[in-house]
Amino acid sequence: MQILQGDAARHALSRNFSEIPVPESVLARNEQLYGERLTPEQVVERILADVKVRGDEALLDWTQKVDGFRPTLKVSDEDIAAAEIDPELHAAIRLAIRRVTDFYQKQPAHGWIDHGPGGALGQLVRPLSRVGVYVPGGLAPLISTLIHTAVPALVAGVPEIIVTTPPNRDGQIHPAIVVAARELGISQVFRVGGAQAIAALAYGTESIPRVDKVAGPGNLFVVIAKKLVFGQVGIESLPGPTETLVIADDSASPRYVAADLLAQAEHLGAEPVLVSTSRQLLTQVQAEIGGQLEALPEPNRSWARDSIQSRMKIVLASDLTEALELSNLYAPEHLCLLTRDPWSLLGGVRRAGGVFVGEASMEALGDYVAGPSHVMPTGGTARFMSPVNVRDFQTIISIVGVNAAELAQIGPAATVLARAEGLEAHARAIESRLSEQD
Ligand SMILES: NC(=O)c1ccc[n+]([C@@H]2O[C@H](COP(=O)([O-])OP(=O)(O)OC[C@H]3O[C@@H](n4cnc5c(N)ncnc54)[C@H](O)[C@@H]3O)[C@@H](O)[C@H]2O)c1
Ligand SMILES: N[C@H](CO)Cc1c[nH]c[nH+]1
Ligand SMILES: [Zn+2]
Repeated sequence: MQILQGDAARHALSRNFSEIPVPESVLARNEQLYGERLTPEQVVERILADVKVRGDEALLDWTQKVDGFRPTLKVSDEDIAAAEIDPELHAAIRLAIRRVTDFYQKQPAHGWIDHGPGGALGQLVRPLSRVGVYVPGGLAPLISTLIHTAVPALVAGVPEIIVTTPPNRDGQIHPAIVVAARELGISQVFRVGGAQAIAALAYGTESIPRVDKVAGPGNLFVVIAKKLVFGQVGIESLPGPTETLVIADDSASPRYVAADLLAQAEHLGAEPVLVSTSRQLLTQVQAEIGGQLEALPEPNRSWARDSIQSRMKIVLASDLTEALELSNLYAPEHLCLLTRDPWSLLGGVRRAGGVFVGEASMEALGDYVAGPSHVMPTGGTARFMSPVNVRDFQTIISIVGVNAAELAQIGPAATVLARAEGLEAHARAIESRLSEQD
């Protein structure tokens, strides 16, 4: 694989925000499904328009066309109550819920009201009323993603959460997703995925209630649908196909670096990036990836191979300062620091969804039980977006409660600004109270 350096590396790691790259395999599948090479955006526009008008019928038709079956949309209360899984998996789900909850309970998320001599000013914080959580399930049933999206919403105080996730080939949702929902106290779970699920949450259908905000990651169809429904509903961010940038120096273990890159490469459409100050390490990691890839079972091997062959980037940096500069330019979802002194690099990190510091903090651990939500901004959106967190599920209401004495002090300046804007009624509204005080 080509080793990039300097300007070539900078160019390869710069993002083009005007268009989301569409893999050839997606266009080929669209040709099969729709008889023409529609872009995902064209497909999503059709789906959104159809679900808006035809509701549940459109959900079922699109699921039939894309996923190959017509599911019963709602998981019944009986099915939620009866879902059973292996006790070890059940315990792991409980541990993940506990650790993610503990993490978000530490996030400052309260309002404030400052009562001073001039009256009161402040910010009220209120939870959203109803939130939709999308749980990806096209290739892998992402049980953990339900936990990592719903827990911050629950900590924020959201009283109603609606979950949608694509069912598997039998038209069923993985029982562990149902058990996780039950553990979280969520009773509304729907068997529908892709853009049609996002449309249902945004517009509402006969079965699926319209929500205030849609959260959760997904493939290109999900990401584009969230982008297009924004405004009709809120969205937390645009977490799409995952990406991991590893910064490694000559002290790093090639085995660990390869393992961390492959762990994320096995997500569909993932982009693995390795930046190292050691040419020798780059060579060793490539050899390791080859060996570890062959040892993976199918279909994971094919998914990972596609990410490695189609999107992996390998960069030789002159020093760790340049490595960080390239990482900040790329703004990765995950930044993994596998260097001699990883904590010393933290001060130079400007843009990333999450930073994984040192050998024991591999990103795969963060996917499950470390604590912070694994739902993080991708595609370079870490420049302006954050991982899912409590604030995503709250609104802030500003409070103005100044008293008459304060009004007398600051009112005249407001009338000056109002008249400078040509807004006479504004100025008179203020003056009407000022004159009463004379
Ligand atoms: N950034 C994050 O925080 C984060 C977290 C978890 C997962 N992810 C990403 O989520 C993604 C999950 O993808 P997935 O595909 O496995 O599951 P998914 O649930 O996101 O998408 C599957 C659905 O996409 C729709 N779809 C697929 N092909 C289509 C087509 N040609 N036309 C119309 N609709 C189509 C179908 O309805 C299908 O049910 C991965 O890329 C993974 O990296 C990201
Ligand atoms: N690494 C993915 C994107 O952050 C999330 C995930 C869920 N399950 C396993 N991994
Ligand atoms: Zn993962």
